[in-house]
Amino acid sequence: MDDRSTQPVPALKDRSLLTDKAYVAGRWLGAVDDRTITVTDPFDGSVIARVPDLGVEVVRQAIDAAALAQAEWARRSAKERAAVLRRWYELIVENAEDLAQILTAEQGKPLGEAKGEILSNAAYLEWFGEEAKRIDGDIIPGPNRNQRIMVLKQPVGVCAAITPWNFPNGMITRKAGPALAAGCSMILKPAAQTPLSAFALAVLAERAGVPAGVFSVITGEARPIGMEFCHNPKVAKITFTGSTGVGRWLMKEAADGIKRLSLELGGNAPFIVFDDADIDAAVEGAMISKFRNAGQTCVCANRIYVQETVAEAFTARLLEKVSAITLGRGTQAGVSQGPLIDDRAVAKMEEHVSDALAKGGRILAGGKRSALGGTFFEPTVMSGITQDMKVAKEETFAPLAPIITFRDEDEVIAMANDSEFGLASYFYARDLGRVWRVAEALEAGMVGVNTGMLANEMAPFGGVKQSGMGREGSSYGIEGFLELKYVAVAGI
Ligand SMILES: NC(=O)C1=CN([C@@H]2O[C@H](COP(=O)(O)OP(=O)(O)OC[C@H]3O[C@@H](n4cnc5c(N)ncnc54)[C@H](O)[C@@H]3O)[C@@H](O)[C@H]2O)C=CC1
Ligand SMILES: O=C(O)[C@H](O)CS(=O)(=O)O
Repeated sequence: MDDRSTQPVPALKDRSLLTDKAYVAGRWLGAVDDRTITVTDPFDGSVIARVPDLGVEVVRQAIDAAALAQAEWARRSAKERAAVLRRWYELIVENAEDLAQILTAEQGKPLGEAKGEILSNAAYLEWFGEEAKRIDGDIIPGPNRNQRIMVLKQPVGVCAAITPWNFPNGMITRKAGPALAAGCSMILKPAAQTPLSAFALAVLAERAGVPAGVFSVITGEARPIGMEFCHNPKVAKITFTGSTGVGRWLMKEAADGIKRLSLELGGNAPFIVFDDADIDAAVEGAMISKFRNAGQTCVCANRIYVQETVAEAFTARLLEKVSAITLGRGTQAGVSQGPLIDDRAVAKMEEHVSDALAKGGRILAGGKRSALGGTFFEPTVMSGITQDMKVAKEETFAPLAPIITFRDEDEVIAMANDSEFGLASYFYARDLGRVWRVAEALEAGMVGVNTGMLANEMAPFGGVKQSGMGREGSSYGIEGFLELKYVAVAGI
């Protein structure tokens, strides 16, 4: 059952969370000269808000305020910073229902997924608040009896964050957590498609006691803001989640000032099912990894490799699960797939399907736009996929499950690693030797063994090759917001 019933902008318990104002240095800013950016509901293209299209002058004001506020914020004790982050976390959890309604209204994902994103990523605030108290240095024996070596860890300073539309809430707390825990301040530019979630988080940050200037949210044209982030000498670090193309542009522009960079970029995850896998578990993992957020995640299974001897059984069970996916508005009960974010996303999906068909691929399920219209696309499974097809070379970022069969380990490792990307990878197997061999051989920052879900606040999330640099989550995740200072103490 696919549902196209219409619904007004959600009724919230706390209407003050839904604001169309940017948050700059503790002040709520409306549009200037009526310059705005329109926010639409991807379900039907209806306008849900107009947010300020702020110019570079305001960005500079936010950066100046962030620099001033950061000095005082860093002087606070780790326990004080931890308490504020903990409170922000608690407020997000208390308001998760409303935050999910706002998120689904602007991004389209089912409410359950929205709430899951919010809660699982709020945990980064809790986790890094605790990590603030563990930012230890070192005392190292000196080169002679009269000297000692000290190593201090200090915050890098003002951080600029740029986040994508596919996780409009989670990608923000995942960055703000370690940054503020380390004693940094942050100016955030959210995606133009999904700013309301960012504003709502700022409302709660203010309530939690995050000082004015420590966390600002600005909306406006991406490139000029990006240029200001990259060239303003007060910005010490840029943390970005989004496409590899934009990540590459940021690296080039930030090179002039030798900015610190954390980049979570595109992926092309292989998902491998070996003949000794638990097939039911592999199907469950493929459903999560492929179809979460309508396939619009950087860690989605982009290529599904199945060993020849189990291909028929795996494919049959996958098709059963895919047939149960229900498309519709994310706020409707029972809906498990929302619309794609925009027409560009639909066009890329159609391009990958048609290219695969032209090169010998076969459609087993879906394969066309949904009867719901708009940017809805049927969840699609294809077989007969080969490495030369676009779907194997490029990130689809849509609900397309391409099945490629293989004979043995060596063949599938070579195919899996044949990509410039290296973010997530997955495989299902139960032989201990195979688990070690394949986990070590895959060229990826993350390997899911018998699981299709990787992200949590305790794990180092990130990629290799052209999928980025740095890690988010785990105790590794705070290092990118700290600088080491070596202090040589002599005359002892
Ligand atoms: N690694 C990851 O976690 C993610 C990767 N992606 C990748 O991004 C692509 C689609 O997502 P999009 O949001 O369209 O990616 P995108 O890279 O175009 O946009 C991401 C963010 O960067 C901003 N941006 C774009 N150009 C900019 C510039 N010149 N200066 C400053 N900011 C700029 C956008 O406004 C948005 O806030 C997909 O190919 C996907 O692979 C998207 C989301 C997450
Ligand atoms: O940006 C993304 O796609 C997310 O990082 C995916 S996850 O971390 O929520 O799995």
